[in-house]
Amino acid sequence: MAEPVLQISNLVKSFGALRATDDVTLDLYPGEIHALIGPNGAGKSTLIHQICGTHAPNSGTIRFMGEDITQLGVAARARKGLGRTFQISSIAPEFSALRNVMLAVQARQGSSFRFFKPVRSDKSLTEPAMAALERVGLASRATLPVAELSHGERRQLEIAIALALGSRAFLLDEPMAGMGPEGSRALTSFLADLKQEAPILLVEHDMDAVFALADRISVLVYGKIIATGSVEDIRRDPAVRTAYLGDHD
Ligand SMILES: Nc1ncnc2c1ncn2[C@@H]1O[C@H](COP(=O)(O)OP(=O)(O)OP(=O)(O)O)[C@@H](O)[C@H]1O
Repeated sequence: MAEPVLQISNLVKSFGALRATDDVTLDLYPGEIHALIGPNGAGKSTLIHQICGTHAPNSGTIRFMGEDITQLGVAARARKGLGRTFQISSIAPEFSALRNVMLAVQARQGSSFRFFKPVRSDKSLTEPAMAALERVGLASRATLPVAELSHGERRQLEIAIALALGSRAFLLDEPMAGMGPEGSRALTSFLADLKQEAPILLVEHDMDAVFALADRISVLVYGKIIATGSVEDIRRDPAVRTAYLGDHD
């Protein structure tokens, strides 16, 4: 079996007396979508924060492509290709979609030696940026200011940015939130395709999307993983049905 791209072992994060992450062990293999589900307050966001480096765990390790990254900061992890998307704040709404992706390409290349070149005319930036926009189906919208893009298109743009940054794994935090049925359907089919590019750890409340997309599901309740398995395993698991799934089936 291939090595996991992301390997989380015995992670603990406490806020005062509350163990928001309680000895979590979880991995992500090449080519898969691993969905993380659980009730409100279960600790999903806290876990994602620790993986991308915005929260430091109290104990446990996070390995990415074989390397222990537990002590690395957010930027160092991003440079290694651990891509958190759907942080709308990382997009500059006054810039065009293309310009936003070009900035990501530039960040990946390291910008210091480009100071004298106008960004817009630099083919080494425009070509990979357009390729990423094409990959997510946004090429025809490239020159529009981001403020004019729809909600769904902004999410596509974020994935284009993550691709341009060279992400080797995606952390997607509720990508379906606020999307209409058509947008969710389009994003579902896109993510099914994207996982071949880089595996996806998906936090999502939309159970239709999770059941349609996930290769494996882990269920988090009160900071603990109570089950990990295929869609069918999870649907059938009595503890999961009691703790969480009861009304989703
Ligand atoms: N910075 C913090 N300080 C103190 N407690 C926190 C902090 N962040 C989260 N918590 C607590 O940790 C627990 C887990 O919260 P978290 O946001 O990770 O859950 P979640 O599964 O992402 O919830 P949701 O599905 O509602 O987004 C909750 O009880 C929450 O109140």
